[in-house]
Amino acid sequence: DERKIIAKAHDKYKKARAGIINTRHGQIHTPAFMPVGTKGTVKAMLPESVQTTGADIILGNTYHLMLQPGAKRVFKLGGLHKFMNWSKPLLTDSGGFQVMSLSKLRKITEEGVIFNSHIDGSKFMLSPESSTEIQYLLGSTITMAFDECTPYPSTYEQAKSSMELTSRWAKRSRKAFYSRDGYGQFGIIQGSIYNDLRLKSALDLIELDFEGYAIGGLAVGEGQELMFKVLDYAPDLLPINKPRYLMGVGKPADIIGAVQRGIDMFDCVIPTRSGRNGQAFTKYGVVNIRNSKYKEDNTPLEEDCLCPACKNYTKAYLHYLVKVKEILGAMLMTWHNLMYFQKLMLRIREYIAQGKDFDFIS
Ligand SMILES: CNc1nc2cc3c(cc2[nH]1)N=C(N)NC3
Ligand SMILES: [Zn+2]
Repeated sequence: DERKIIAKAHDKYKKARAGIINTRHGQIHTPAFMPVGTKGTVKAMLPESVQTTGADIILGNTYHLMLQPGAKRVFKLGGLHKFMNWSKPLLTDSGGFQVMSLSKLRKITEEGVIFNSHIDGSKFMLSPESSTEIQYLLGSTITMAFDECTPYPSTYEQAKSSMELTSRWAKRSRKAFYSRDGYGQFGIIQGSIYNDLRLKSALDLIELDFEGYAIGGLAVGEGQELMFKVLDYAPDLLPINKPRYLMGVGKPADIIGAVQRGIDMFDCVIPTRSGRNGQAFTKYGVVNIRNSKYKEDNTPLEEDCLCPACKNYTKAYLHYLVKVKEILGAMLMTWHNLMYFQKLMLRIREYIAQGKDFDFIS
């Protein structure tokens, strides 16, 4: 009957939650989407423009910033907030994932990862201690533990030894963390797609009492189905009263599915990178603005969107800018996509607060 069906719907959403994380640099409304600002800038955006999209927090990368301009230099210049003129919360990834995906020639030892810079080949070492110190020098609001991001696919044995290394590194990261009011450090659980390894990883990290927990090792090519299979149980292994962060995710449908499974925080390069490549997220679906059907389309991407691209320009103009590779094209497309992702998060937060279903695929 009516009552049972509603109960069914709510049952599907019972893990979704909305909340506020209070930090030294301001509040984070969750579920939250973090625009990626890898090298101390959200590409093609002024920080004040990022702020107008509704973002409460952005992400930076230890790996890139330690190579250029260097963490000590950023510290001497007043820290990353001052350097990039962003006064709200900053989360920095710890570098392990980026070393494996970007650097040339690297060696993983118990101590840490030795690698050559992808810029000039010079030699560096990242360890739980050095990564944690770099993030302190940058002035991160939320510091990520130094983990080993287990590649996908991995055998059970590979995933087990990788997860155990991540647990030992998490302990050293936690010991190296200089805890201050309003700042926090998140542990990152690994274990690939093996539920017993995910459980062991969670138990090891819960002992270290982090301020929040990330689920690592997903969005690494496993596909949405397998990712959701892990997310059907992994968030529940983590403390219910602490933030849960799904690293590197994702498309709107991925975000919606992950929120329904109890995830609070997201980061992804999709809105910025695809914006620069001419893809606009709209309620009508993804618009590839380079398509010739837009060259005389005098309508905005979305008539009710408040971003500058939609308020002041047409698809024809955006089509032209992107085709001729004008910088303004990257700026307007990025701005629109970031606005779209923040509007999605706002609607999700509102629906959760009202106890309503939010299965809309934006
Ligand atoms: C884009 N996908 C993605 N999966 C990730 C997984 C991790 C990460 C970054 C990611 N990005 N950073 C870590 N420190 N560990 C796990
Ligand atoms: Zn717009």
